[in-house]
Amino acid sequence: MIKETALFPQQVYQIANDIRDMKIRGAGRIAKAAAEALKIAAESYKGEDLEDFKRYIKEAAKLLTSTRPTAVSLPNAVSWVLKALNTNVNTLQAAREAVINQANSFIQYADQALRKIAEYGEKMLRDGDTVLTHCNSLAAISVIVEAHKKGKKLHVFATETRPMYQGYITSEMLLKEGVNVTLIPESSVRQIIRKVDRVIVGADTVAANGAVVNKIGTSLIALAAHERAVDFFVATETFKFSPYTLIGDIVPIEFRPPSEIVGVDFLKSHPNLRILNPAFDVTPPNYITGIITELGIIPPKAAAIIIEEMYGRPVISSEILGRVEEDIS
Ligand SMILES: O=C(COP(=O)(O)O)[C@H](O)[C@H](O)COP(=O)(O)O
Repeated sequence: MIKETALFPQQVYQIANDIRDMKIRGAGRIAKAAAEALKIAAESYKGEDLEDFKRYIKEAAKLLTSTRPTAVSLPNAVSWVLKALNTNVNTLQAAREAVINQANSFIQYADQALRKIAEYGEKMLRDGDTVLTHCNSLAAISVIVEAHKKGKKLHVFATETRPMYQGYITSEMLLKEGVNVTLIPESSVRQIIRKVDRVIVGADTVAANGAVVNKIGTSLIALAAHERAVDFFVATETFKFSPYTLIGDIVPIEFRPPSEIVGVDFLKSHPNLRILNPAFDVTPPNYITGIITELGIIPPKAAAIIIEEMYGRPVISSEILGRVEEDIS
């Protein structure tokens, strides 16, 4: 549990806890929730001092970015909103309005980006294609659903995505739209890939070298696709591109609790058993056919150009990010 103080309204702590506990999950949804939380914080500020307000919003930013380390959409969304404090705001009221407007503009941008990704991405899917997807990515799903709406007959293999089974959510979402879905364990991918025409997944972070960080298991799927020359697409908003990797940061991989893998009783009865539960992995750029963004479909090697154009240098310091390398020993 994140320690609650009287500083922020309860809703802000609730959002932070929900991100940490994966009740709000998926890089795009996490980013929008963080922007929403900053907006709520700004609206509820009770003080009367501009500098104090700025400190308060930065504290809220710190709280939110501390919840999950891997998806760069979270600090990018927070940076987007914090830009409000870098503009010429001279009064508390102006600063409050600027934060609220920036948060709204991020949420609006995120919604529009998903629509654009669907539009560009559906062109990569052909009538009759069998598509494989992993985890639960709104960006990847938006592409599949758009192609389906355009009348293309698709069959989708959705991986279960252990240990948290996000593949069930994906299956439900696709079935609701009338798409044919088969749920498979991800361990069967090398067996199934011979039936697959296209792989499409989402991203938590795209690094400057075009490598993509996504749900654990993605890189094994990419390897299997590469082996059989199956096209492997990543659908992602550009706010999942990491400006930090442009200046040499490596993407921190989140390790989640052992209890997501085995029951507490099993853990108790085998105290010497060590369990590792990495939540994400890295797919190298040479396994990726194209990255479908709201700006168009780019080769992975063009990631650095997008980052430079969109962000320049990072806006918030690694101190606010609170980024700490995970101990995997
Ligand atoms: O890896 C995950 C979710 O991991 P988790 O469930 O651990 O958050 C998704 O593939 C990306 O976040 C992209 O999702 P979207 O396209 O919806 O942003």
